Order: sequence, then C-alpha cells, then structure tokens
Amino acid sequence: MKLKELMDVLAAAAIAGDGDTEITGLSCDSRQVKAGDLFICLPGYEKDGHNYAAEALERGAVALLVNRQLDIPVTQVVVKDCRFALAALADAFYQQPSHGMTLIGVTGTNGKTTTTCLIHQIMNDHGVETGMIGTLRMSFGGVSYPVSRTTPGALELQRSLSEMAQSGVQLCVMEVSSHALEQGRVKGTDFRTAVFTNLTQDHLDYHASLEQYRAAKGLFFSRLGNAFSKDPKRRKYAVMNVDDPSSEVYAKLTSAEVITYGIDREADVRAVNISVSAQGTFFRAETFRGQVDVQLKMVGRFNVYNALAAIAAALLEGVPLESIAASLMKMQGVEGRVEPVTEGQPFAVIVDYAHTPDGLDNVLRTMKEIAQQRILTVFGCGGDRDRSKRPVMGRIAAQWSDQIIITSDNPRSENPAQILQDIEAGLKAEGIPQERYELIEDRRDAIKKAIEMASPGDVVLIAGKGHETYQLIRNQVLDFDDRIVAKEAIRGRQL
Ligand SMILES: CC(=O)N[C@H]1[C@@H](OP(=O)(O)OP(=O)(O)OC[C@H]2O[C@@H](n3ccc(=O)[nH]c3=O)[C@H](O)[C@@H]2O)O[C@H](CO)[C@@H](O)[C@@H]1O[C@H](C)C(=O)N[C@@H](C)C(=O)N[C@H](CCC(=O)O)C(=O)O
Ligand SMILES: Nc1ncnc2c1ncn2[C@@H]1O[C@H](COP(=O)(O)OP(=O)(O)OP(=O)(O)O)[C@@H](O)[C@H]1O
Ligand SMILES: N[C@H](CCC[C@H](N)C(=O)O)C(=O)O
Ligand SMILES: [Mg+2]
Repeated sequence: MKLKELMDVLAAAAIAGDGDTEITGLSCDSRQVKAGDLFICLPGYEKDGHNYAAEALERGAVALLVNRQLDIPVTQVVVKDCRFALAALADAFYQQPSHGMTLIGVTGTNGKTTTTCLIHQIMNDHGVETGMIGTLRMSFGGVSYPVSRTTPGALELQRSLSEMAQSGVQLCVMEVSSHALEQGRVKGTDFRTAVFTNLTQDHLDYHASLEQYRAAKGLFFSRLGNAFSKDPKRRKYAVMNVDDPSSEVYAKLTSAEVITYGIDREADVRAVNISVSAQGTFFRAETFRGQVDVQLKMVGRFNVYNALAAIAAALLEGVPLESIAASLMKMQGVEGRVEPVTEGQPFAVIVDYAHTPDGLDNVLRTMKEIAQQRILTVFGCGGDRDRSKRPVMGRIAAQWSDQIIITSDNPRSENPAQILQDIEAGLKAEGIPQERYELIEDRRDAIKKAIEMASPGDVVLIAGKGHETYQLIRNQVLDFDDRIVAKEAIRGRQL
C-alpha cells in the first residue's frame, strides 16, 4: 500500500517526502521492525520511540510517523498524536477487522477474565466460532497463543483480529483494561457490547486518583457508538452491574442501550435464591427472556455477578436462556480462580488470583462460607504497582483470616521486605496481635508453612498469583506456580 493511501484516514497528517513510498507493514517497536515497515514513533511512559527511529531505519523501515520532524533523510509523516495515528492506521492497514465480526469487551477491576471465559464458553457451545483475548491467553480456531498483557497494543490487537477474521472467527470476546483505554489501545475498535463488572481500588500507581481510574473505564462506554440503528447487527449494548455505583455514571456517558444485571437491586438480569457451598453456587436467574435455575461448579457469590454479566451478553447475541444455563453449569471454573489443590489432604487448599482489596475481600468471604474450621491466608502484593492497596489488603486479610502469612507476590524492582512491611502496617494499624501473622519473604517457604499449620477442616487460601507460572524478582523471571508448590508441600507433609 502506498504511504499516501494509508494516510487517507488522517485528515491533518503532513507527508514530508515521497507519498508513493510502498508500505508493507507497521511497527512501533524498533526491535521488531521488518523491511518495508512504516515505523511509528510513540512517546511512551519510559522511552521515546523517536529515539529509536535510526535503529528502525537500519532494520529496513522505509518511512517514519512522528510528532516532530526528525533530522534524518527519510520520508516522514508528521501528526499531532502518534497514539491516535497508531490506532487509526492499524485499523485501516488490517482492513477494519472489528467491523467484520461481533466484538464483546469486558472491563472492570475484578472479574474480567472470568466473565470473558464464561462468554467464550457459551458462544462456542452455541456453535458460534468464538475467539478470546485476555489475561490468560489469546485463543481461536482451537489454538492458544501466549500473551504478555491483558489487552494487547493497538497494532497487535488489529493484527490478531484480522487473523481471527481470516480463520473464520465470527465473534471475539476480550478483556479491556483501564491501561488499554487510557493508552488508546482499543480506540476505534468496533465493539457491539461493552460489559462492566465493577470498580474498586487498584492501579493507583498509574491513574492519579480513583476518579481518574473511573474516568478511564468510562471511555469504553462513551466511545461505544450509537445504539440507534435499523440494522439489529449495528446496535450497541452496555451491560452494567447495577449494584456498582459507577454504573450510573457510565450509563449517562453512553448512547448504547443499557442492560442491567445485579443481585441487590432491580435489574434486567437478576439473581435470586443464591446459595454458596464448597461444591458450587446455586441461583435462579430472572431475565428479560424468562427464568432459569443455574448450578455453577464455580464457588463464590462474586461468580454469580460474573455469570449474570455473561448471561446478559449472551442473551443479546440471541442465545436461548436454557442453552446459556447448560453452558454455565458445565464450566469447571477458570484456572487460578478459586482453584482447589487436592492431594488427598483433610483440609482445603485454594489458589486464587485476588490481587486487589475487593478481590481479596470477596474470596475471603467465600472462604468463610465454606470453611469448617480456620482460614489460613498466604498472600502478598506486586511490586511497581499501587502501593496504597497494601495496608488495605493487610487489614482485609486480618478481618477474615485466623492466621496470615504475608509473603512476596511479584516484587519486580522493589525491595521485597519493604512490600511485606507495607502490608504489615495495615495489620498494625488495626492492632492485630503478632501471634496471628508472620512475614515470610520466600513464597515457597510461606506456602509450606501454611500447609504445615493446617488441621482437618481448615482452609488454606493462597492468593494473588492464581494461574501465573512465574515469579518476577528484580530483573529475573523465575519458575513458580502456587499450585505445584502447594502440592509439593502437601506431599512433603504426608511423608
Ligand atoms: C504503563 C504501560 O502500560 N506501558 C505499556 C506501554 O509502554 P510505553 O508506550 O510507555 O512504552 P515505552 O517502553 O515507554 O516505549 C515507548 C516506545 O518506544 C518503543 N521502543 C522502546 C525501546 C526500544 O528499544 N525500541 C523501541 O522502539 C516502544 O516499543 C514504544 O513504542 O506500551 C508498551 C508496548 O506497547 C507496553 O509494553 C507497556 O506495558 C508495560 C510493560 C506494563 O507493565 N503494562 C501493564 C501495567 C498493563 O498494561 N497492564 C494492563 C492490565 C491491568 C489490569 O489488571 O487491569 C494490561 O492490559 O495488561
Ligand atoms: N465479580 C467479581 N467481583 C469481585 N471480585 C472478583 C470478581 N470476580 C473475580 N473476583 C476476584 O478477583 C480475582 C481476579 O478475577 P479475574 O481474573 O476474573 O479478574 P480480572 O478483572 O481479569 O483481573 P486482571 O485485572 O488481573 O486481569 C479472582 O481470583 C477473585 O478473587
Ligand atoms: N493485571 C494485574 C495483575 C497483578 C497480579 C499480581 N500477581 C501482581 O503481579 O501484582 C497488574 O498488572 O496489576
Ligand atoms: Mg484479567
């Protein structure tokens, strides 16, 4: 494609040089440039892509997209906003893949992965060729691909959607993080349905305040587009958790039709008669398409919310309520989310991905419902992430647990001992006595200790890392899987 044809989508872009330059690819990372690429220079949070222009040209880039003209003899396109240009060009280069399929996005602090997996299962069972993008993986056509982030960058996203479209995917369900919204990773992507799970504290390292975090997620709903179309395929839906106060704010921002779900308040899709046990969770769903009883294998009242969101999104795709219920009932659960570790021991060991105050509160309330005896909690907090959530999570752990072992999550570049102390501050502030908690920096030792302490009927909750198979300590990526470590500890104890 000629550069000037590609630039058709940007009204105010100025080409300095040869507009007939042939562009065969796009890249915004000099380390991945291929011959014939247009290199898009992004001013980032850590680096400035303009500083890598020369390297990109050495690797074969034939033109640059910049926000200030560089003193390099090569064709350059000057724009005001390189991130906007990236999203628009990626969409155009890959021929608007989101327009040719149905796209459902899920945003919120907690429950995105779970809800996404539920929708994926329901749609596939219904015979719709469905792709998925999220924290766990990207998958389509029966193949899974590893991912490095919850929501890919604009370029990777449009490329992936284009591959999906070519392989016959009809619907894609994906997680949309607040970082992605803020950075325009999904800008211009044509979503049919935007699902909101909940908004509670997280990522206050990245967003300046909870208000700004709320606003970032609001972008998903304000950008959703117009609900009013004679063509049912072009209508837009915002599926909102009516029990979360942010829904009211988002409902005002969107021109999509709002479909509500919830437990405590009147809703289009509402759960009644909820009962939670160690074996699963029962509820009756009352919906705008009738009622149905659902027995989930997944444990926890919060999973009722995830299931309701999935029911609403699937009903909007025309899936019959009975089929939705059948799919939900056969779901074994999502890896690393309230996942039991069983090695024949007389106490429960649960691995869960709770890494926010609200996530931890929810999973611990669930543990309270299923524990016959004590709750022993092992958890930590990630480094280079929201520091203000650490003491709050300490307090929440103490509220519900009999015994706590504070340990490392992914310390990243931070001093692990300091993170443990930040969590401990929350316990000290509550006057929690020393006998109820200890600090064990090494996560393996911490898990081992909790399992050695457990008695019949107890629950050991290992929170924060869920499905992760690594631990990030300083600049090292170490093999680490809570489920494997827990199994080893149980076997060690039985010997
Ligand atoms: C804060 C943040 O989200 N940063 C992301 C962002 O970085 P950035 O745009 O600031 O990039 P940068 O590193 O400053 O570099 C600027 C530009 O120079 C380029 N560059 C850089 C170095 C080089 O040698 N050559 C080169 O061309 C880069 O490719 C980039 O285009 O774009 C990069 C690539 O496009 C991402 O890798 C990076 O994610 C970082 C690693 C990250 O940790 N992000 C997390 C916080 C994140 O996004 N998390 C959410 C989930 C949150 C949730 O739980 O809800 C997610 O969606 O995964
Ligand atoms: N609807 C919910 N409300 C509150 N907590 C939840 C909910 N669903 C899941 N959780 C808790 O949050 C944890 C993470 O769930 P999940 O992976 O589905 O969320 P996520 O939003 O995808 O997280 P991430 O932002 O890391 O991608 C779970 O392990 C559970 O402890
Ligand atoms: N998507 C979340 C995941 C956190 C998982 C936790 N194990 C950690 O490393 O902090 C984040 O990047 O903040
Ligand atoms: Mg996720």
